[in-house]
Amino acid sequence: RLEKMNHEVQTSTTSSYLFKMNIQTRIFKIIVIGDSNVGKTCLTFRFTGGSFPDKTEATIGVDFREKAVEIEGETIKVQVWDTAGQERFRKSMVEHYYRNVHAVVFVYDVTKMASFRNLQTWIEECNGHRVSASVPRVLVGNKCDLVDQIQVPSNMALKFADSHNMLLFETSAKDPKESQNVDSIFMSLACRLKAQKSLLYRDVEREDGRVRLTQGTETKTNCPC
Ligand SMILES: Nc1nc2c(ncn2[C@@H]2O[C@H](COP(=O)(O)OP(=O)(O)OP(=O)(O)O)[C@@H](O)[C@H]2O)c(=O)[nH]1
Ligand SMILES: [Mg+2]
Repeated sequence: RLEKMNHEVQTSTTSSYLFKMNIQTRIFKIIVIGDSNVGKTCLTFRFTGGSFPDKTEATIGVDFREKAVEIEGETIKVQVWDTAGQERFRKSMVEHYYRNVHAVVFVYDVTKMASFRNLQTWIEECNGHRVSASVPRVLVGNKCDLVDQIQVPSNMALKFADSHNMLLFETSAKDPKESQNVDSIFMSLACRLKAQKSLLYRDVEREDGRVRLTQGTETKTNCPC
């Protein structure tokens, strides 16, 4: 796609084309990882579709969902990779999950201690796939609406999150009152990524009458999140 755009720009002499290139949409790839049944599909659906799905089935391989968000006047495409928790449905896909990932969301179910204990394994898998330490990671405890079934105390989750340098979000994909909290999981990551560096070609320079694309590394600090 970039090659095609490059060609278009090279054959164009109008300044409007340059303007278009400068505002091309950047894409942030965020993967959602965790045990089967913790609510990864419901969380990603809540963020991208704005509602709780009536019915879900175990994810096979990966489902992609996208949402365009605006941060400081820039439209950014958040591409959410909703991965399968069941080993048999993820085996052949694992390499693809971690390739060029920009951020990782680890999910556990607050009503199921085993899903919290298994986080260590998910983190090890992530580290084993050469995901850089600079890739932001967050921890999400889901199903907080089931208040009388909670097994994972907040202070335990917070301690774990702190020890792995992650932010903790306790939320519910089901409870509509929590929808803003679900949005903030992905928005806070998008803000951090935008502030970190340009993740896609963004600067256009003219050189000898031709247009050259360069990868920017500019840092911004005035993020609203
Ligand atoms: N009460 C409650 N139930 C939820 C919540 N989120 C998901 N569920 C339910 O939990 C079950 C599993 O949800 P999914 O989103 O399919 O789980 P998953 O993590 O994607 O599972 P895999 O695709 O197998 O990895 C479904 O029956 C959902 O309705 C929540 O916040 N609260
Ligand atoms: Mg799923």
